[in-house]
Amino acid sequence: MAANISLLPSFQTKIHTNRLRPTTSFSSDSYPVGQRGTSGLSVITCSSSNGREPDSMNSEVKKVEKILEQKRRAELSARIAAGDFTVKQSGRFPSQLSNGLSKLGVPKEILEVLFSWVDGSGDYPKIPEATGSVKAVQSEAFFIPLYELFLTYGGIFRLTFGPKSFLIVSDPSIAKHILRDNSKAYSKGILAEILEFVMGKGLIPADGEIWRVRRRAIVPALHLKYVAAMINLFGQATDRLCQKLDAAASDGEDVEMESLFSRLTLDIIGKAVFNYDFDSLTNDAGIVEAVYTVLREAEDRSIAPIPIWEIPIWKDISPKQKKVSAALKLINDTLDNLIAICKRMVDEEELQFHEEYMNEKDPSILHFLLASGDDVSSKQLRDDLMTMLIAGHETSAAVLTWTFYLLSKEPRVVSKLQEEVDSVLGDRYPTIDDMKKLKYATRVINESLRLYPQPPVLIRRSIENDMLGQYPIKRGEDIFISVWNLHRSPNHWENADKFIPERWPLDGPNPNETNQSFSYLPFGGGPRKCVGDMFASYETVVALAMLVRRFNFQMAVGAPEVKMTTGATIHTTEGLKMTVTRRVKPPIVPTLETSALSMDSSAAGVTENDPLVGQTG
Ligand code: HEM
Repeated sequence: MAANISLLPSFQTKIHTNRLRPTTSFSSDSYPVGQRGTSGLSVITCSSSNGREPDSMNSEVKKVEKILEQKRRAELSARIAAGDFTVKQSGRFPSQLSNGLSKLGVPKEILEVLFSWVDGSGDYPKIPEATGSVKAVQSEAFFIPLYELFLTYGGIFRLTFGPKSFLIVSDPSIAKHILRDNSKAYSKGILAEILEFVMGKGLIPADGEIWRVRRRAIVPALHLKYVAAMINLFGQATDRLCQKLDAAASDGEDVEMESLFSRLTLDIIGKAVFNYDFDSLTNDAGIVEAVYTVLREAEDRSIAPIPIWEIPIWKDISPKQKKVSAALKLINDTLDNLIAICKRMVDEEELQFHEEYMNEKDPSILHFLLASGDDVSSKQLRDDLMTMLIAGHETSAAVLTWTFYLLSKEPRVVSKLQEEVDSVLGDRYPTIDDMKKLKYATRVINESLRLYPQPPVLIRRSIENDMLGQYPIKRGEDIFISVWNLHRSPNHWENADKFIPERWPLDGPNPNETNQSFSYLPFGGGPRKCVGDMFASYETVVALAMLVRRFNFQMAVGAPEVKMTTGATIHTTEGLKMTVTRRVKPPIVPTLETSALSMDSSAAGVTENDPLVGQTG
């Protein structure tokens, strides 16, 4: 493992959990400077100055930092433009020599062994290559310099740092080849190695037969009836967040939304996957802290130059590793306990299992798996649950964070969105039928996922020799498919950097990798496409709709500039600090249509006494 990751300081997935870091509990020295959130667990900041007065010393330091960053960026651009990263294409000498020896009668097998050390591309063109020092791209979110390199070197190039190299893919047809057409020739490579300690052989890192069996067991659990039931859960969880925001609006406190979204989606995924209420919007300790300890460890391991945790005695003497082990134990015990409770429920149930089976009391994925008679070891089941917990948590939180950031700059889009939400939902909880009607809200999420794909790169390793476009590659190549580059490529998008939900027609199909020919892959593609795509789309639409219905959001005065940092998903460096105000809706003139709307509400099980009714005004 060490060999694979030791040269990857800025080129690995880092699972970033800084916004939820309890400030009192963790040592600061394990986090890279400039990548830390400042909020800790105090997510609603409440300072005597309302958090609005920027500290003047701080702002001077930030100005200097900004100038230095611009300088670094300009230097990197100049070096790329000047061909500083370009490696001269090697000549065809090895292939000429091989041909010559072959003509002299040297057997093919011997030539293959002799020339296996040289680029096996023979007479094929050679993949463009960029080389340089890690330092040149280390200072910022790594997918940013990759974008500039893509503009210079094209849809596939090799990036070499010392003895380590990666293929960077930004070409839709090559992405399609790797993810879909020849997916069998690729594994999860580095990703599986980093995540092993937390996800084991769960669905994201697993490859081969284990993956095939587990995918076949898990996909059916996310059937339409289950997703429809989850919409209620999304509504209730978002309502808890609304109550928090309501209090902040009353008190005139600014809120750090990235942290709140992380908690919202943790609460949702816990209930959805194994019927466990983390209640992280009100509770920081115990299991919630353990989850974040483990996530942060995955992040730290991904950037560590030496895998010291592999030294056997280390985990017994390092306080940090002891803490990680304790957190993992707590999570595993909790999961084992939940599995046992669920098994008992299933045993007591009069079970009639069918395709859309769902237990009304416990509609979780775990319950479905056990009821289906899934023949699986407890360890594998735990790995799968843990995988879904992580996969479905950080991603959705990041989508909401960047959506609200984008909206803060586009009041026009917000007004259109609020108009739609008012007319479709009124004051009721969303239902599955509303998902088709909230078309503009869906387009806002589609466009947010284009600009901020979560994760920004997909990682693969070739396990066979293959052809990528016109280039042959050998087995063992580490590959980054840059979804960021695909989604912002000037070859495919007009005004690629602009947030324009209207680019997706309301009456058109929901954009996905197939109808966008792999230029747009918010949920990946091919056999390893996200299993939670529909779940996540509805979850983010429900949260977005319910939040903009009740509140207006603006960047807080004096809030730190929103900058990106690399994680498994894209995080902000210092949180998303916003001012929330209750929305004053225009008065509704009673018409026939309005009464139809309130009939709708009662049909959806919402009465006038329901906490949601009348709260938007
Ligand atoms: C907006 C939220 C989400 C986004 C953007 C997202 C994105 C993705 C992407 C891009 C992949 C493909 C990774 C690859 O090919 O390497 C993936 C895989 C996966 N996602 Fe999601 N995801 C989201 C939410 C969820 C949720 C809610 C769940 C669970 C309920 C989930 C479970 C998974 C699993 C298990 C895989 C691995 C599938 C496999 O390898 O067979 N995701 N996700």
